[in-house]
Amino acid sequence: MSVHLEIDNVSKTFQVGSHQVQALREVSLQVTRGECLAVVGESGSGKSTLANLILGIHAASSGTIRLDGTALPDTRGPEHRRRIQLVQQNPLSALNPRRRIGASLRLPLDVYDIGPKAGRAARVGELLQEVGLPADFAHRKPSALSGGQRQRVAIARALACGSEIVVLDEPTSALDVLVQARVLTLLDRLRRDRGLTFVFITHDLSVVRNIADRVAIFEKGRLVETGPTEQVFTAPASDYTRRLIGAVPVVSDAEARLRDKLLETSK
Ligand SMILES: Nc1ncnc2c1ncn2[C@@H]1O[C@H](COP(=O)(O)OP(=O)(O)OP(=O)(O)O)[C@@H](O)[C@H]1O
Repeated sequence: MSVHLEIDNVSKTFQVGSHQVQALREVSLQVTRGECLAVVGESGSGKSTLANLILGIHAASSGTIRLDGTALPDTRGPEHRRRIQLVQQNPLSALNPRRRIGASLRLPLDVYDIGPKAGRAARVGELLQEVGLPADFAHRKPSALSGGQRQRVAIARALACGSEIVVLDEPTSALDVLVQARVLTLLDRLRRDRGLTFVFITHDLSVVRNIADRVAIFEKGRLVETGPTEQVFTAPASDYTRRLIGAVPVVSDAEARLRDKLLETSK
């Protein structure tokens, strides 16, 4: 499989008052087309900074990010923005509360001029169905949806413009455990069906185990370890990873077992 996204010796420094914060230090990482790479690390380890650089929200201080072998510019044009999309933890930040769901889903079709104009209303209905929601949800406002339903809409919106890479920043951590399992199953199916590449930021190691092909472990802005998920879990190469695996039960053991079982049976 080809390298889809390449992070090549990337550093990011923020100037805060008179001192500098090194959020990322010489990070090199490759993501293969169609794979799910989990990005894991303690709070402040640089995960969101990496996401922001991939999305073009911030520019790297040094190093290069390549998409299909071509360096991405610091200021992204519409084509690059279309190809790399974000799904955030809180779907409300992606959806305008005053806008009906149909209008929110139509927006990327209009902005990126996707498909014939006359077919766009029908496409909105299809998008809703692709994420497991009834087409008539197009008439609702975000406040008339549950948290899980809103996150499905946010996923549909990220995929509406034919994106290839989806950066998922804790996409299920605000949802309860059963809804989490369903949304994760949906994400996994969409990735496989559409050949999407995922960069999946999470604190939740049971999520990582269930959906990631590979894991990248960050500590204080450095990439300390990367490898296939099972290998990193069963034979971690660094003490930091060993401590992280031992120390981050985000959900209770009983909940995690229940979700693992649900994900297993829904595959
Ligand atoms: N805009 C900014 N200005 C100044 N410092 C920043 C900025 N964004 C991030 N940082 C700093 O960079 C470091 C990495 O932050 P980042 O948000 O990437 O970590 P994280 O791993 O995503 O943390 P969390 O899991 O808590 O979201 C932290 O020390 C943070 O304070």
